[in-house]
Amino acid sequence: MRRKLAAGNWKMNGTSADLDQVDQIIEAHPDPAVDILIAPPATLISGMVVQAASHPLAVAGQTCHVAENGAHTGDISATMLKDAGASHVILGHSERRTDHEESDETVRAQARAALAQGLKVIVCIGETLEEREAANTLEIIAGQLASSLPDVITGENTVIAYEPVWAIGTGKTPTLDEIGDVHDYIRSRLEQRYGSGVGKSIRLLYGGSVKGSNAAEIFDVSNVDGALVGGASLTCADFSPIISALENSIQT
Ligand SMILES: O=C(CO)COP(=O)(O)O
Repeated sequence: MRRKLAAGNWKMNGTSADLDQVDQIIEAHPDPAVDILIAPPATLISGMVVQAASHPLAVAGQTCHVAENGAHTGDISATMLKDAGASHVILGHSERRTDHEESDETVRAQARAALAQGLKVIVCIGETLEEREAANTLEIIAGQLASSLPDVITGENTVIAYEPVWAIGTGKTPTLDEIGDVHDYIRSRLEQRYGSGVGKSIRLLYGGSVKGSNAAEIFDVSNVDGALVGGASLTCADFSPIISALENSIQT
């Protein structure tokens, strides 16, 4: 049985004043029935780790360099994330792929670097609007899965987030059937490549305009094991109802 995961990606948002939101989340969910994770900007990782020291809330980086250290001004390595107390790192987010021209091959190298440091990876994939309109979604997903993932992964150390690029921050989401089709497809590709045991154990998150009002129906979709939430993860008022919806989804 895959444990559900509510993950928040703060992107380039948040200063130390916003750590108060994490206190509120911890207070609202003292003994969560699902995993909770927040990926704050790198400047807040160690503060958030200290804050969540006696709570299962996991803290993640938002990217990492492929190298362990070196002359890469402005970058952060998996070793540094680990040292700061992060347990996970998000890789291949479409904003990284666009803003920093990260390719599938880069994402795979980053994943190898992160896994080598004992970090767990959340690898993001997803089609653009043009690709969906051209009915190429599954082909794009297959290509990204094939090229972004290392050859050796487990359900313990890897999570996949399906984030249609056109659904990120737009208020638009695919239909529930469309989400289900892609998640079922990802599951079948993973089983094919890694074998049924590993393939079935990898958690699949949906991301893109998830909010309190649509979370429950999305969490009902087959092979959706949680969400990667952007804007609605920034405050406890918005994120807590999503966490609760995920907790409720395992009771129904
Ligand atoms: O990109 C996302 C999470 O990584 C989704 O962002 P929004 O929830 O703001 O659409």
